[in-house]
Formats: sequence, C-alpha cells, structure tokens
Amino acid sequence: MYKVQTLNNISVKGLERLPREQYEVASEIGHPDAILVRSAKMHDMEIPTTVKAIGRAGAGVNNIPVEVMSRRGVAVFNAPGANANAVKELVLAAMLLAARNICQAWDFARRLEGDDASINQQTEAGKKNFVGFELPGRTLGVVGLGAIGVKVANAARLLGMEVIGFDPQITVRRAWQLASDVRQAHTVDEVVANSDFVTLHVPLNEHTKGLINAERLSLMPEQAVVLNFSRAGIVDDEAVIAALDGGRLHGYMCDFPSNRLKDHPKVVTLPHLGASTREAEENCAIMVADQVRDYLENGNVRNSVNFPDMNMPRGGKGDRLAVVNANVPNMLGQISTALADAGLNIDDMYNKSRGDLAYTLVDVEGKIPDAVTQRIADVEGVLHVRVIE
Ligand SMILES: NC(=O)c1ccc[n+]([C@@H]2O[C@H](COP(=O)([O-])OP(=O)(O)OC[C@H]3O[C@@H](n4cnc5c(N)ncnc54)[C@H](O)[C@@H]3O)[C@@H](O)[C@H]2O)c1
Ligand SMILES: O=C(O)CC[C@@H](O)C(=O)O
Repeated sequence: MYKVQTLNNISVKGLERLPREQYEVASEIGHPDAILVRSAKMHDMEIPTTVKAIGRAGAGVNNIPVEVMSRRGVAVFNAPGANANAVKELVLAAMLLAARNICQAWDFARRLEGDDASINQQTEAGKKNFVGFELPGRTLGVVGLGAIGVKVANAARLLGMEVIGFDPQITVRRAWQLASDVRQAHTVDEVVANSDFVTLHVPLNEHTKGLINAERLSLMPEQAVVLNFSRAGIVDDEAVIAALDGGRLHGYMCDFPSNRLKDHPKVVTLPHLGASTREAEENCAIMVADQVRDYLENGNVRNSVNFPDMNMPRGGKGDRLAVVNANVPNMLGQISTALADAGLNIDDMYNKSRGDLAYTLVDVEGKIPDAVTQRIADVEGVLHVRVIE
C-alpha cells in the first residue's frame, strides 16, 4: 500500500487516479511515500524521510525545496502547461479590466446613492473619469515564452495587438507554437521600452526576483500597464506604487495581494486566481497524480523538475532496482558489480543524468536480497535506492 499526503485541496479527479486498493491518500498521514501539493510552502516543513516523490499540481515549484530534495534523491514533479489556458484567460481579462478602468468604474457605480433619476445624473456626470482605450494597435510585451506566455502572446495577436516577446531559453516546441509575427526582443529592457502592456510569465528565482524594478519602469511608455500573474517578488511593489503615484503607469494588475497593494486605486489584486478553474485544477491533479504513480510503481520519470526523463517498460521476470546517485564516474560499475556478486542477471538497464544527479533503472532476473540493496545504498554518492517488485 502506498501512502500519499495532500497538503492542499487536490482535485478529486486527480486523486481518483490513485486506486484505493493500492493507495491511502490523506492530508494527515504517517510515513508518506509521496506528497501532492499546490501552493503550500514546504521550505520550512520537515519532509519525512519516507518521501520518494513530491508532485506539484501546478507549474511553479518555488514553494518546494527542490535542491534539498535533489540531495536526498527525492523526485519533484510538476504539471507543465496544465493550467496555462486558465492563466491566459485571466491575463486577457486583466488587460481589458485595465484598459477600460472596469474595476474602478464598477466601484464608482456600486457606491452611487439616491433615487434612480439621481443615480442616472451621477452616472452621466461621472463616466468621464473612466474613459479607457482599445487594444488593437497597442503593444503587449511578454517576458517568458513558456506554456502561458506563448498562449497570451498568440491570443493578443488575435485581438489585433502588436506583440513583442523575450525568452532567452525558449524551447523549440514553444517557438513552433508562437505566432510567427511576434517580434523577438533581446533583453527585458527592450520589451519594457516598447510595450503599452507588459505581462510576466517567468518562474520566481534568483534571476527573476525584482525583474520589474524602478529602472525598468522608468523605461516604459507613459501610461503603460504591468500585469503580474506569475509570482509576488518578480515585480518590486514599492517601485510600482511610485510609478503609479507619479503618473507614469496607468495600472498594475496582479494575482498577489499585499497590504501595500490591495487598496491602491490604480492596482487590481486578485487572490491568486490564475489557475483556479475547474478545468485547470483537474488537469493539474490528473497529470501530477499519473506521474507520481508511474514513479512509485515503475520508477519512470515524466515532467520532473530535478530528475531526467526516464521510461523503461515493465516486462522483466524479476525485481526492478531504482538508484538515484550523484553524477560521478563508476557508479554504474559499482551497481552492476553488487548485482553480479549476488548472482543476479541484468535483463535491462537504463541510466540518465541531469546536472549533478543521475538515475538508473535495472531490471534483474529474480528477487534482489536486502543485503544487495544495502550494499548499493552504502556506495558513496548514492542518494536513494529502492526495489520495485
Ligand atoms: N497565477 C497563477 O495561479 C499561476 C498559474 C500558473 C503559473 N504561474 C506562474 O507562472 C510561471 C510560468 O508558468 P508557465 O507554465 O508558463 O511555465 P513555463 O516553464 O512553461 O515557462 C516559463 C518560461 O520562462 C522562461 N524564463 C525563465 N527565466 C526567464 C527570464 N529571466 N527572462 C525571460 N524568460 C525566462 C523559461 O525559459 C520558460 O520558457 C510559473 O513559474 C508560476 O510561477 C502562476
Ligand atoms: O494551485 C494554484 O492554485 C496555483 C498554481 C500556480 O501558482 C502555479 O504555479 O501553477
């Protein structure tokens, strides 16, 4: 029986992928084999030593101590692209909200008092304060052309906007998906200097923290709009407030409220709603549950952020050994010697590395005795070993 701990609400559709005959799933559970999580912060959490895999039902993994987990030989998975459409739709909505001052105008209308004739009179007198602008011909700058950025860029083109994008590590797959008339920028500065709207679709890390700061805001055209549906921290909130108060920025639309932001008249903050659609929650949960299950039951790896992809079909007549180790010479030699010394014949073997970490699957004929597993676990550089029956 595998044990899976959930740290947030994970869609039932995903949890249904873990059959009850084989899986015990609960928010409170001892000795879990895997953890399923959304946005819960795991950096200060004591992660049990029994954990072999963490599945992030979403895209961003900045809430997970990935490097610490790599050193422990724990695989971390996410669900790339599974919530991209949901975020794209919210970004499009936010652009329209900003362009037409909809939130401010709605707030004005809700506060009207008096009889209907008076409300009508106040409406006609007040509406001049909410005059907006239209999207066709305006330029959208997209920083980060991954699953979400490409969808936003393509949708903006269909709305008649010019689009300029920047992503120094765009993948071939995303480049194929991107509308061919999206202009390529070579720096973030080039994006911000040429955009009426700038939208951010990058992970939060040491390179992207404070990506939009006072200097970059000063490069933007007058009355531009910044959209941040990626993470708090990518935009310097104080710098944005100064740019809004100084009249340089028209608006700041974001998914991350704070005391400084939430009541500002030119800021619209939403409560981290980017991925909050039924479809996205189901897609993410299903994808990550399938991946964690395949890892626990077969050792296969799909969409891990720290392990190499690995898919070795089951068909052997005995146990499967899964070894996570430091990517240093002679590990395979020591693994196969330990198996050979125990008289175990290797049916199939697959080894791949990713950065400092290497991962090996070995199918043997027969059962692997505990002493052999222990001998391999004791090899210097081995981070984690398990036998899958
Ligand atoms: N608001 C929400 O609910 C919500 C939902 C989903 C994702 N997100 C956030 O959005 C981020 C992006 O999601 P995604 O699914 O598009 O991820 P993704 O991995 O598909 O795309 C991220 C892209 O950013 C690029 N990138 C990285 N650093 C960059 C930099 N310094 N400059 C320019 N490009 C850079 C990468 O090359 C990659 O193409 C996630 O990491 C997460 O933080 C938020
Ligand atoms: O799970 C959520 O609701 C948010 C997910 C989102 O921030 C992500 O990075 O995918």
